[in-house]
Amino acid sequence: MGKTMYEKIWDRHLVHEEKGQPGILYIDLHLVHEVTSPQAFEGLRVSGRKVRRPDLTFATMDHSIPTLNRSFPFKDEVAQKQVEALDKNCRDFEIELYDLNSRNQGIVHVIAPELGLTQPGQTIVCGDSHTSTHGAFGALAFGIGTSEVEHVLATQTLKQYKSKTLAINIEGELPQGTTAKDLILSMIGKFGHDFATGYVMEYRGDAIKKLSMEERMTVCNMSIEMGARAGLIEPDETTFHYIKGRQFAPKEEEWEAAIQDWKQLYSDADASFDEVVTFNAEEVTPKVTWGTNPGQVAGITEKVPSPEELPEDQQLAARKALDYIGLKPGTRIDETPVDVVFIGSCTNSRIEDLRKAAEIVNGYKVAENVRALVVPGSYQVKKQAEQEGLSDIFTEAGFEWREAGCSMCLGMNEDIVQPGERCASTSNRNFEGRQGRKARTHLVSPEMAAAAAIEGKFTDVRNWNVKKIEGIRQ
Ligand SMILES: CC(C)[C@H](C(=O)O)[C@@H](O)C(=O)O
Ligand code: SF4
Repeated sequence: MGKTMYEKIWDRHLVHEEKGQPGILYIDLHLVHEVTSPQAFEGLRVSGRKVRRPDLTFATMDHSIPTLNRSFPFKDEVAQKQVEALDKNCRDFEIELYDLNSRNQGIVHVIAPELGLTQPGQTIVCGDSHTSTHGAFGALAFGIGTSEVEHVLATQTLKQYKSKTLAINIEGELPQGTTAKDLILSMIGKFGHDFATGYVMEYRGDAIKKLSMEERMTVCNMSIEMGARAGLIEPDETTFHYIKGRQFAPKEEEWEAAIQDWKQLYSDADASFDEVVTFNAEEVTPKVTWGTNPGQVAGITEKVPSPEELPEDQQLAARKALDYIGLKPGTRIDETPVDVVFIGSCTNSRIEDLRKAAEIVNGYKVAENVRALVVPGSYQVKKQAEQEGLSDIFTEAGFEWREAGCSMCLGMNEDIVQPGERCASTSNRNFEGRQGRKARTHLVSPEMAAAAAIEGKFTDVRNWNVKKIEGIRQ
C-alpha cells in the first residue's frame, strides 16, 4: 500500500523505533525564540552538554520585544531579561541569532520561510505551537515544549509517537473577495476547534493548489487552532518558485537534485488516511469570530448566534463567550463597532497581507476613536513595504507603523488591548485575555481588519470601493 506524505517524511527521519515506545526522529531545523528557550539552555549548562548541531539551530527575538523603541532599557524588565538571556545563550552555544539589529529579525515563523530555511520534506520544530505554519512547504513542522527544546538542542532528535492522519479535501474555488484566512476560519467553524486533535492533517484540492505560498502559510498556521499536531500541503511549482534564490535555499548545483527529491513528497494515490473529510470552498464568505475560540465564527452578513440555536454541547461555551465578548445574540456582525485594529502576527503579517490591507486603506482615513496598528512580520517585510510605499498609505490613513515582532497578537509587550476594548485582529487566537486583560478579540483577514479600521465597525470587504494605488513602488 502507498504512503501518505506524512508517513514518507516520518520514515525518512526515523532514527530508531521500538514497539510500544515513541519513535526517535531526526530534526532538520530547530527554531528558537526568547520565551521558551531559557530553561532549555539552563538544562544544557547543568548537565554540561553542548548543542549537537548549532548549524541547524536558528534563533530570533520576537515575542516580548517592544515594537516602538527597541533600545535598552526596555520598559518591561522581564522582556529585557529574556532577550539578554537569548543573546548570552546563543553566544555561549554558538547559535546564529537574529537579534534586534539584524536584517533577518522577525517572527520566527515569518523569517524561516523568508530566508529559505524552511524546505519541503524537513522535520522542523520550535518551542512554539504555530510551527505548523511551515507545513505549507510540505515539511513536518510542529511545536514542542521546553524540555523537548532541551532534548533537541542536545541530540538533534526528538521522541515522538506517530500521529493519526487526516485529509481535508477542499473542493471548488474560493469566491471572489474571500481569502485564505476566511478559508481556514470557515473550516474551523465547520469542523470545530478540537476536530483534528491527535492528527496530522493534509490540506488537498484545487483551492489549495491555487493559493500562493503566503496564503498556504496562513492556512497551515491555524492548523493548531483546529487541534492538529501539524498541517501539510504537498509541495509544487509554487513552493519551488518561492524558495528559489533565498539565502539558505539549495544553490545552483544542488537545486535540480533538491527539486527531484521534493517532487517525491506527495501522498500516494493508494495511501490510506485515518480520516478523510471534504470541505466546499464555494461556501466561504468573509469571516469574523464572535466568541473566544476560532471556531465561534460567522460570516460578515450574519448575526451573532443565539446559544440555543447551536448544538447542545456548544451552548454553554457560547454563553460564556458572548458574556466575555459583550455581544448579544442577534446583533449584526456588520454593525459591531471596533476600538482597535491589529494587522500583524505569524498568520497575516507577510508582504502580500500588507499589500492587500494597503489596497483597502488607500485613500481613506482610520475612523475617529479607532487605534490601528500595522506590525510587519519581519524586518525584511517592513523594508519591502516601505520601498513599495505601503507604509505611507498606512501612516497617511492614521495607522501606526511598527517594528517587527509578535506584538499585540499576544500582548507580551506594551501593545495591549485595554479592558473591554474590541479589537479586529489578523492573528490566530481569541481566547479570554489573549490581547490583554478583558480584551475582546475578533479574528479576521487583513482586508477585513483594514476595512474595519476605516469604517469603525466590521464591514463587508466584498462591497469595498477600492481606490487603486497609483504609482505604487512595487
Ligand atoms: C509563547 C509561545 C509558547 C506561544 C505558542 O506556543 O504558541 C505563542 O507563540 C502563542 O502564540 O501563544
Ligand atoms: S505572532 Fe502570535 S501566534 Fe505567532 S508566534 Fe508570535 S505570539 Fe505566537
